[in-house]
Amino acid sequence: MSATTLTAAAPSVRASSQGSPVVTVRALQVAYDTELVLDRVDLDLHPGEMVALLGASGSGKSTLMKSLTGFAPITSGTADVAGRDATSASGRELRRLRADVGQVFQQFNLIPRLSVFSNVLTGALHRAGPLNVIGGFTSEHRRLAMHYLDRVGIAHKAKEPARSLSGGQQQRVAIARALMQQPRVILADEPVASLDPKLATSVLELLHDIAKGDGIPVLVSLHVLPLALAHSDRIIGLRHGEILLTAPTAQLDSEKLSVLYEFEEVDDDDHLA
Ligand SMILES: Nc1ncnc2c1ncn2[C@@H]1O[C@H](COP(=O)(O)OP(=O)(O)OP(=O)(O)O)[C@@H](O)[C@H]1O
Repeated sequence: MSATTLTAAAPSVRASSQGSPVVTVRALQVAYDTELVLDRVDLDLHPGEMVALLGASGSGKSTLMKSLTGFAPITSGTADVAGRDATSASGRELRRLRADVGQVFQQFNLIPRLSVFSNVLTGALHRAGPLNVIGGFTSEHRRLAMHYLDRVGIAHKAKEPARSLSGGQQQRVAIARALMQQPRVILADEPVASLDPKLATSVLELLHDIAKGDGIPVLVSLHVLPLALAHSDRIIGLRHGEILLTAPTAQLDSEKLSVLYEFEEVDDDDHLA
């Protein structure tokens, strides 16, 4: 693999962020059997910033996110997530690391028959030990669930079954569930790929507001360049498993980003819609 860093910004350069990084990745390498999927990846995520992760299909975006929660076969390098070592954590340490990471997915992953409120409550299970689960949710859990439903603007739907909500509303519930973990960082893997442009915009605005307002760094993988340009502080571009560019979003445009998709079978226009 070969990669050229097109943009001057080093991985540690911050945009609108403050404080020490919550996530620090250095020289990360991931391989499935003999296939090298990520190589020499450096990444910092600071409190307050929303970072868009771009790259053609198969460039390694999901794998990078998985490597931060111990779900990818890391072969070398370091990955510190909120003070825990994602390359070696196991058992209780790994559970704590995963509790520190709120995750949002394309398909929302809600339990359809459960109420919106109950779905959000399940976010507390990441931090609850087995005894707490048996004992049920506390009044503080319930207060927090309503607080986060309010935070994502959907408290009025608390009693509805999750299946009755629109896609955009379901993604808001999934974000509230992630907040229920009281995460140190949020990883959102193509969170708007199933939503129409208007809903996609509102969900990305919410994630950006959480990054800025709550100080929780958000790493979001996206396929649509204008959405990334409109809703991030910094962009990291992967190509064939390596970081090809990293820069404050204000320094980038669709033309500069198109290099990420050159020589791919997918039509560049797919990313401009
Ligand atoms: N469990 C796995 N076993 C073997 N190879 C895998 C596995 N998961 C991912 N890969 C390979 O790793 C590479 C990167 O995949 P990854 O899903 O991280 O890419 P991506 O950029 O997220 O793609 P997309 O945009 O299509 O979701 C691909 O070549 C893929 O086939």
